[in-house]
Amino acid sequence: MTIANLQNIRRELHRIPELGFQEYKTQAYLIKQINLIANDRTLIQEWKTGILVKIKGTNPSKTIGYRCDIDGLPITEDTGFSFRSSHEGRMHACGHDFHMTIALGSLQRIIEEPIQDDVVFIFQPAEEGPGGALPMMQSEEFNTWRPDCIFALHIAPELPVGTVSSKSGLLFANTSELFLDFVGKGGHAAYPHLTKDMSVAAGAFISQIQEIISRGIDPLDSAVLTIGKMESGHVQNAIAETARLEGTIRTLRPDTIHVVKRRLESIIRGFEINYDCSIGIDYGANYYQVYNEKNYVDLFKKAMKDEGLSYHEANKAMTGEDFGYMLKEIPGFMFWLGVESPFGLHHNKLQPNEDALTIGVRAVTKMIHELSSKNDDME
Ligand SMILES: CC(=O)N[C@@H](CCC[C@H](N)C(=O)O)C(=O)O
Repeated sequence: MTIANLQNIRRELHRIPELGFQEYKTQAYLIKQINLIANDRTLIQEWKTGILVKIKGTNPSKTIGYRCDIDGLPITEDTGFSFRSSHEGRMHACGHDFHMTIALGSLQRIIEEPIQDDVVFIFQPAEEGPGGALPMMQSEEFNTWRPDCIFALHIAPELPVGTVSSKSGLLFANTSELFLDFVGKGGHAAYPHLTKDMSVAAGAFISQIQEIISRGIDPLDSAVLTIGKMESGHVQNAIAETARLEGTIRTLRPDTIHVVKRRLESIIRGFEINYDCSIGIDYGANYYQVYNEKNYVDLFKKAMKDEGLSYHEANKAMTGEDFGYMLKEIPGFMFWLGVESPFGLHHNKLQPNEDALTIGVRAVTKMIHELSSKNDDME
């Protein structure tokens, strides 16, 4: 795949972002591209809106897995790109268009120059939610070609093009989505005493729950509680009967997420009494931490140096990734790829530099070669 092709593919994918498990156009597009480069050593399986592609090795003793995510976000794009999203209210604001393009480019390289071991490329749906990794891993399709080791990348807007970054141990946090539905009693804005105002309750609730982090969590541990969306009421002169808060919980330790949830639930009980309302809670999708195996990160560091790329030691981050579920069972690692954007992940102006596409293909292909030439047992 030439550089121009990579750029075209990225732009075509950028135009059609779809939410988790609705990636129908994306899947069809990927299958079309995969069929263009497939040969008689290439096998393809579909799983829901995802795809698994296996390239048979010349003398395999193991299967190397490479995973990318394929879904977009419910964000309205504001980049002004000529190739901006054609799907209203949807955007590839987390770089999954880059992730897919780099996977396709690397897939082509491995098809053209087969290696000793089998390689499985995993195009996984629903990373942003509700989580595709866990159900995909439980599928027959995945287990037929279950990899012995696995890795993945994520774009990093704050890093320059030409750099990659990772660390051994914890890279990404444990996460849980959070959806809260407040139900009180509406009425005329001039008669608040006859109502149960859910705008007031939800506003107070947002302030109160911040104390869970500052007073409920060991300062040497770390947790985040973010409410990213708040909705209540219908009109300026009526009391809001309902309110909905949507957010996310992030913790460094797997157990701490349960501490946050228990404290949230006790605050909810108090609010139900104080505000004479009911509050429904739904934790949505929960992701396990991304924990990198040291041996794989060490090998990656060396491989990237040999490839002439600049390696930065990463800090752990409170981002989440359902790839953590794959790493929980299969040894491997995840790394950041520098794409130098003035706007960050999940921003409606995210502008990753397309020069990073070829860097990504080089990094992934080099690592696959490196894994194939290593001992079968890296533990
Ligand atoms: C890399 C990244 O940005 N991942 C997402 C994962 C979303 C998890 C889930 N929807 C949640 O919000 O808890 C992230 O927001 O970190």
